[in-house]
Amino acid sequence: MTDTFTDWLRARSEPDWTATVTHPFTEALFEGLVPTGNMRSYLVQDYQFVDDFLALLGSAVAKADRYSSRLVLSGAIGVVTNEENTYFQRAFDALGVGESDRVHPALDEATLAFRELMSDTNARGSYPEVLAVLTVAEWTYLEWAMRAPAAPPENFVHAEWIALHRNPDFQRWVTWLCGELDRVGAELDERERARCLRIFQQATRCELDFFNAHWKV
Ligand SMILES: Cc1ncc(C[n+]2csc(CCO)c2C)c(N)n1
Repeated sequence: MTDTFTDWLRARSEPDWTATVTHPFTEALFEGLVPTGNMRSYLVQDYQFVDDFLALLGSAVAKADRYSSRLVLSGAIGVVTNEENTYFQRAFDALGVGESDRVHPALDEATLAFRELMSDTNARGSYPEVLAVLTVAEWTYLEWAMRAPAAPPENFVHAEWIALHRNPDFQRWVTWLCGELDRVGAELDERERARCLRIFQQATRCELDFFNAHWKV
């Protein structure tokens, strides 16, 4: 087998993987055509998702098997807490999102399911399992964003959400994550690999459900 571990995980997560990275929500985003209500509910829920994601990154820092990995993972925490946070605040201002929806919105089912997967993996998962969830979250986002046409939509809420996920720094981070999961994946026995696959598939399903939840046509 010449495939890497991550290629194998991704291939075994079809058809959900392709359905996620080609989702109609993303196609509409490219044209600036996501209706305001959908964009608002998506970003309000996603802000809560990012909170859980940050906790999972912290878990990866704690569980990593080497200092050089902890350094890269800590760098990613800095990106989420700085650049992403200012985007959300500016987008919430533009979309008229009130204080309570920024701080403690009612979570919808797809957000809760993702939260449960992340907190279970945080509490009980191994380093490779934590990486599997992080990798799905970041790799799917890189893949849909790379499909965007060169010309950005006019509205900054749409344009910056694409730009956050299709820039060289983000690409390098995703390449590192995949390489890291390949590295630690090579040490796993068959049972551990199967557990990683199950988590990778669950996370991919969560990504698809998350887009679906905000794309009711
Ligand atoms: C449902 C959902 N899945 C994945 C991401 C991607 N993502 C999560 S945190 C973060 C910043 C870390 O570099 C990025 C890009 C998202 N926003 N929402």
